[in-house]
Amino acid sequence: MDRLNAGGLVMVGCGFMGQALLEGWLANGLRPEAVTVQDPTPSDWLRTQTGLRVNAPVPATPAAILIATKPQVLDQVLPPLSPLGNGETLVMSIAAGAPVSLFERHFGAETPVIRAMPNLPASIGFGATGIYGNTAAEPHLPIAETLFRAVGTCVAVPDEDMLHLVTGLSGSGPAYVFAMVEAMAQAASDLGLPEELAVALAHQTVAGAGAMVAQPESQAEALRHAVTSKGGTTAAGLAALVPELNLLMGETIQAASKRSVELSQ
Ligand SMILES: NC(=O)C1=CN([C@@H]2O[C@H](COP(=O)(O)OP(=O)(O)OC[C@H]3O[C@@H](n4cnc5c(N)ncnc54)[C@H](O)[C@@H]3O)[C@@H](O)[C@H]2O)C=CC1
Ligand SMILES: O=C(O)[C@@H]1CCC=N1
Repeated sequence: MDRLNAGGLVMVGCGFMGQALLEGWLANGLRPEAVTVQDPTPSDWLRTQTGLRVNAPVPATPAAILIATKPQVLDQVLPPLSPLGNGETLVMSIAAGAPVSLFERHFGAETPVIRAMPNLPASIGFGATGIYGNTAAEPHLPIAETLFRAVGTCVAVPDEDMLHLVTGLSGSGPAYVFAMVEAMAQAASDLGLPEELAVALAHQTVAGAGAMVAQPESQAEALRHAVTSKGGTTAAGLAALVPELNLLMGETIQAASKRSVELSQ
């Protein structure tokens, strides 16, 4: 964080994902005074933070800028920021689909650009982020890795197009799991369990399973076997679930990745 603390970080957009990242970085040594946040509708969280420079003038050559607005507003957001494309400032973006070439067009071809796809569990230090940078960004990769590893894991993908799949898998993935929690609770409630109990048990089941998956060296397949008795209840449940789930998960990740491709055009 030393480089950012010295040179400053500009965050453009600070909603759900921006806040998740910023909270984690502040907890990991980023000084609030080093952060300038630009957001026309600052959240309550943002307005009540001390030290952060909210909607203050943007420094001329910050160490880095993070674009965390929706991709649909980039056409409005980027033009006023183009003076920051001086080759010294690292430009990072988490906007789904938005390609590195878009930022090179606005900030200049020599500008170091890193496109990242984090996910919401970064807010509790359990994020999963994929990153890809242009050639100019190579010396800056350690900064991006430090930032995203401060809030979870971070992998560099060898090909920018792979970020569409990263988006479909881990970027959007937490929502699939939340939808599964809802579906599990709803199904048990429909079958006769009191709703409150169904919700509590579904939440704790997915939290417990997630915590087991998070253990070092864990393997989902081995964990699944540990729950599944031969001829037992889990085997019966999985026989109903897995064929459809495999099919649906293929369609799900494909649909989300396809949307990321559409957003890139
Ligand atoms: N929410 C998630 O789980 C993830 C989101 N992302 C990406 O993060 C970006 C932000 O998503 P969310 O945080 O979910 O959206 P959000 O709507 O919660 O946050 C966007 C923020 O941008 C601000 N904003 C709007 N116009 C602006 C402007 N002209 N200048 C500066 N700020 C402006 C809004 O006031 C808002 O606070 C998106 O591009 C999304 O693709 C990436 C990974 C996961
Ligand atoms: O739904 C979206 O477009 C963003 C990108 C990944 C998660 N949320």
